[in-house]
Amino acid sequence: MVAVRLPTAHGAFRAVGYLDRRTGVEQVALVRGDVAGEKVLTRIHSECLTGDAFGSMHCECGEQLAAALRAIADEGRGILVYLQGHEGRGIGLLAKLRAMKLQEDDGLDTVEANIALGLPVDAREYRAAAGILQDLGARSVRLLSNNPRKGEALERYGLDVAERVPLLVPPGAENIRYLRAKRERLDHDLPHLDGAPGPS
Ligand SMILES: Nc1nc2c(ncn2[C@@H]2O[C@H](COP(=O)(O)OP(=O)(O)OP(=O)(O)O)[C@@H](O)[C@H]2O)c(=O)[nH]1
Repeated sequence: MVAVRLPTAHGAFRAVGYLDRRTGVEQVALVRGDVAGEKVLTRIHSECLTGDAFGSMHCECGEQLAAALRAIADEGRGILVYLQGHEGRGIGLLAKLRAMKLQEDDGLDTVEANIALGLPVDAREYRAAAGILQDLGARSVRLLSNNPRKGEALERYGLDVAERVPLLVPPGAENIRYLRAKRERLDHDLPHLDGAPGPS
């Protein structure tokens, strides 16, 4: 474990790095304030190179990352765990690009594209995230997520999810199909899509 002050566009965080000896994957958490305790505002963010680093509008990952850091900064206390190995909901970067191509060229949705590639729709697991939160002393979390299954997955590793806090990004022409597929096929709680314009 290594911890260092990290100044960001959202103010300074403590970056805490870990090596997951089970998987060999390096992980990092950004921490603001005293997080030992209850109901810590927490984002478990799945790696998305295209959205987080390149600002891709296919998905809303990059905007969620910024919004989560803003929310934690505003609260003055919280944790963002950035999960490497989660790229493409766990299928990896190249497979995700293939899946995006099937959506772009053939009109498949994000679920159909993974299935067409013979890959799981969602292969992510959250053991590392739960371990990091426990190491940081968070006894229960308010989870920034629209995905009900994420909280359930964390609870399976013994973490108390006190509440799920919506992390809604306004839909746009480029991400509306992805967002609708998440709502309709993956049960994400996205009430703000009601009446949103754009292709169905
Ligand atoms: N397979 C696949 N993965 C994608 C696609 N677009 C984004 N992703 C990945 O999806 C992951 C994020 O998962 P989402 O289903 O968007 O959201 P979530 O993390 O389950 O839910 P939230 O907590 O509400 O953000 C990231 O790892 C992205 O790399 C896509 O078209 N296909």
